[in-house]
Amino acid sequence: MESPVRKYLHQLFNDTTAMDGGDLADYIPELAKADPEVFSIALTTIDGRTYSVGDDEREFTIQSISKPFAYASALTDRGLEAISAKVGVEPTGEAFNELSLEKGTNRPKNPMINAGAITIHSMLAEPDSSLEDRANHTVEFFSRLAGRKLEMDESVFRSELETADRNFALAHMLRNLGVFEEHAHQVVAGYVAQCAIKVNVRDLAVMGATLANRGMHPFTGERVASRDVARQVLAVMVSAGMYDASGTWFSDVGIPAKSGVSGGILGVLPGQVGIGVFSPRLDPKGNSVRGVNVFNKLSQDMGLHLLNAGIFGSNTIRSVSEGDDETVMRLQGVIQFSGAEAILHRMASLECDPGTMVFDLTKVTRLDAMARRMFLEGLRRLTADGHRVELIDPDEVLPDPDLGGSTYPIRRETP
Ligand SMILES: NC(=O)CC[C@H](N)C(=O)O
Repeated sequence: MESPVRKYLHQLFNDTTAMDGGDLADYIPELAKADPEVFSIALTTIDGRTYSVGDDEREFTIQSISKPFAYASALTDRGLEAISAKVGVEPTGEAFNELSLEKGTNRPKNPMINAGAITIHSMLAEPDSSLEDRANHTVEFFSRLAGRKLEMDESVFRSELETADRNFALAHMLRNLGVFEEHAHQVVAGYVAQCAIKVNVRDLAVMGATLANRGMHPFTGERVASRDVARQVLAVMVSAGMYDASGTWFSDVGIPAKSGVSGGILGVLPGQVGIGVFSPRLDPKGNSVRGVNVFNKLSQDMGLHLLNAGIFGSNTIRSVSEGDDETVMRLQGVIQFSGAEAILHRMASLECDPGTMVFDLTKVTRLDAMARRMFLEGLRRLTADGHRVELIDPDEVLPDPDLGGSTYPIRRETP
């Protein structure tokens, strides 16, 4: 059977291929030599399955899509506090190569613009690292995210370095303002090397899936970044990943994303998928024309907008049967705050003479920490009111249900 996902991606690919608007980036001479027709799409689930179409083995330089991953690396090595002291998390509404600094502190406004990314690069690896150390550290971290050994494109690196006047200017200003102390040329050279790491569209999807999977690699199983780091990176992708088009992007597409001037776009849908698209012709904001179209369509057709949140409230109660001897409440699904609130509300409405109250968790997938606290509090109150509380929990989604004072609900085997 042809996978419906692959079939859908083929359809999307065919519908988008006709779009030939936009221009190649030419401020880096080597990028102007790219084949404008190349086009590829890849999607990796957090279970580690990749679907791809088009020229999915074709490598291109990662460019600005390196920024969220370098941010993840710096956060991992130095911690959020040290990084936040140097680089903020506010969108700029300005182009990626502006010197957008926060008034008062002089912090670059976020790590997705060049000023922020150059500063982040200065904080990679150990303090006082050499240019080579920082560059190697970056390739190594990106390779762990991709699950394969990545390399740098020497000719794009040299081509950009020769024409990197604007990035040198930014770095000198940043150093002059005391944002970092490292040698400005060395930091820019390292940053340009970071941007010249080669990936294909499948790598992007896999790297994205690692962030979607809260930092755990979907096939190597390695924890590459912590949950907190993955969340922080995605938060900044939401507010600043698509430069000055970030607001429109989030309202239309609703997928945390990052684009680069070589024509790639990375998208990450937390808990679901990583997506990579590559097509080199860019719109005036510097985002791939076909890439933007693919993401718009994917979001609409597959309902991937982050704010298409599921309903987490009363549907956590599957059924309630009130008998003469006992009341059974069957719960289901993933229970979070609003689901637990609905359960407590229903418990309160069951006020009756002390009797047996059975809670069947057989169909519950997970209770998060808040829901667990609330649910246990509800059970504690029922017990205090003189009810006999029983729990059916074959998969132990509620381990150690201590109601305080070493009181536990009575375990009942699955009926
Ligand atoms: N938007 C981008 O992809 C920019 C990256 C590029 N290396 C630069 O600094 O100009």
